[in-house]
Amino acid sequence: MAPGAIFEEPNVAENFNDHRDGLALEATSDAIDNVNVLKAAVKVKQGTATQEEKDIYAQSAFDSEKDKTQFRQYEEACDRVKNFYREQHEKQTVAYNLRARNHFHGKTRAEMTIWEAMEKLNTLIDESDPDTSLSQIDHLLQSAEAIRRDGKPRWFQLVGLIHDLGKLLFFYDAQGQWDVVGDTFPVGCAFDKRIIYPDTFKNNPDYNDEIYSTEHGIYVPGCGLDNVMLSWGHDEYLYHIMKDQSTIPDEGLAMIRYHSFYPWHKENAYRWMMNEKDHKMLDAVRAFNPYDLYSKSDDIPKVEDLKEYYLGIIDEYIGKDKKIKW
Ligand SMILES: O[C@H]1[C@H](O)[C@@H](O)[C@H](O)[C@@H](O)[C@H]1O
Ligand SMILES: [Fe+2]
Ligand SMILES: [Fe+2]
Repeated sequence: MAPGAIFEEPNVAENFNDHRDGLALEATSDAIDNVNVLKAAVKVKQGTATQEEKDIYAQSAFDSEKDKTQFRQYEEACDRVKNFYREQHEKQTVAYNLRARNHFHGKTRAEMTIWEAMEKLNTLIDESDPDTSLSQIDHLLQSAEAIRRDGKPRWFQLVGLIHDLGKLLFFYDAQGQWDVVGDTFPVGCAFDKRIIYPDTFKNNPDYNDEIYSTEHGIYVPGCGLDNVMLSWGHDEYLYHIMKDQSTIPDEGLAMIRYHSFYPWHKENAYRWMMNEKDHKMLDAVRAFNPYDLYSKSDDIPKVEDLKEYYLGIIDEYIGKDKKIKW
């Protein structure tokens, strides 16, 4: 989908075109009036679109509500988290990433609806996360509910609901949790100091590689994040699936693909990679982040009370009964 397409109103535009064609044939004053009404309608719709844009980027309720210093305290984190990142930082190499992508494109792992996937994922407890030991369905609903409370668009709520579903990988091709969860970072160029636990890359075979250890490595400045290999895991996996099997707008797809890329969206690292599109997408990813992170201390949602509502949203952009090819 073209960037910005979410804000277009195809039905209004189509009606307008029908009328314009009619007008060319008849050119009655009635037709002219109708066209003017339609033109006004198009304007109002565009006004609504701008409002939607404001809604996406307006501050979240969390901005004043939460003590943010309580989250992502990696220095104080338990050994489970530290060991997780040591392993991940040693094993995410260019060679592994090429293999993982090949694998991914080579087959379908399962066929399930979105809701079935949420239920399946529920047994996974994320070893990389210092902030929650809740099940994944609780985390997904907490994120979606926070987005909904703030009155954000329905596709944004959907992104909250599904953003971590890529962790399903754990039950299929994964070698452990290290290639599924945790923050992400580019491979193929030097590991930035702003990645958490930056010293744990020393035993990664790419760390001393002649090319991969240089600042830009295999990339050129301005190449755009779409052309960068981010460490393989749940973001990248779900992005590819939703890009092909949903109508989620580009901003939503970027939220899915980059939500774990904290070195970029939080620490401002790797800015040299960005192209014009990435600047727009960065705003969207940043708008999403508080809902992912700070909803972790909210009340635990009641799954059964919320199911109907979210099935309605899933249906709009994906299909509630559609068996997704995972
Ligand atoms: O531990 C968390 C968790 O795995 C999240 O799903 C991921 O998006 C975050 O980046 C990571 O810090
Ligand atoms: Fe995540
Ligand atoms: Fe999350």
